[in-house]
Amino acid sequence: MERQITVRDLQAWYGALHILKGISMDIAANEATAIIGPSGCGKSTFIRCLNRMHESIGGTKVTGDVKLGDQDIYSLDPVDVRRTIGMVFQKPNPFPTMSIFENVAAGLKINGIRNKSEIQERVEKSLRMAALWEEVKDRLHASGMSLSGGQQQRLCIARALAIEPQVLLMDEPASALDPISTLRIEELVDQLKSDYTIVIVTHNMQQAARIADKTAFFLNGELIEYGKTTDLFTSPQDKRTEDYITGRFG
Ligand SMILES: Nc1ncnc2c1ncn2[C@@H]1O[C@H](COP(=O)(O)OP(=O)(O)OP(=O)(O)O)[C@@H](O)[C@H]1O
Repeated sequence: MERQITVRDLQAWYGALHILKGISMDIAANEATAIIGPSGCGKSTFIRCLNRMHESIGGTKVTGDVKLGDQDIYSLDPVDVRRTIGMVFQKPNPFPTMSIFENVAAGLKINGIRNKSEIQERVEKSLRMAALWEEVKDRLHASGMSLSGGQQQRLCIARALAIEPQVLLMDEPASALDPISTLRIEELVDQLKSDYTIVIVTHNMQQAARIADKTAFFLNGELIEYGKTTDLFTSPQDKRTEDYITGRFG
């Protein structure tokens, strides 16, 4: 399956606020790509344009092209796009009234999967992929909210994986977590990238350096520099990238 993402001259607005000012980049399949940059530079807006979530807010506008393989995602049904391109948010957001099992099964039911044994199989598979199964297999019917923050985030990752997306967008998925839970999420990204295209927004440059194959540096809605993570951190080509990664601003 073709999972490369091609972005060309992507521009986005909130009302009159011009947030993304012409982003073009190719995001490779089976890699983790990090988006870094100072607060407010448009990182979240960018990944929200990759699965058409940006337009779900009133008063917003998007122009340019985003393709998954050779399909223009802006010509497809947005609901299908969000099914194929899943997202995990900064704050773990399990469905509060649902059990661990139901949280993962929820997306399957919405997608019309009713067969009980298939649901059970896919819930287990997703929890295993999210490295959570061993911790929850004996309490699948406990509330999702009874889990720790790090477990809740892995539950949200399992929920996203259950509907078998091709791409996983992660918006600062570990920023609300303790160091051990953060490490688990990072290990998970490393495992998942063999099966998915992963785009991860992070404030944490060490995290980008640890987990991303490629890194993109955004500033004021523009893509300043994009390349192999090791190159970007060891020999940045643009003075602004250098200033940012050496902590001179941001
Ligand atoms: N719902 C909204 N309505 C209006 N403006 C918004 C909205 N969400 C974000 N913005 C503005 O868009 C700009 C880009 O925000 P965005 O969240 O994409 O940045 P970011 O780089 O992800 O920032 P952070 O690292 O702080 O999360 C900011 O100036 C922000 O104030």
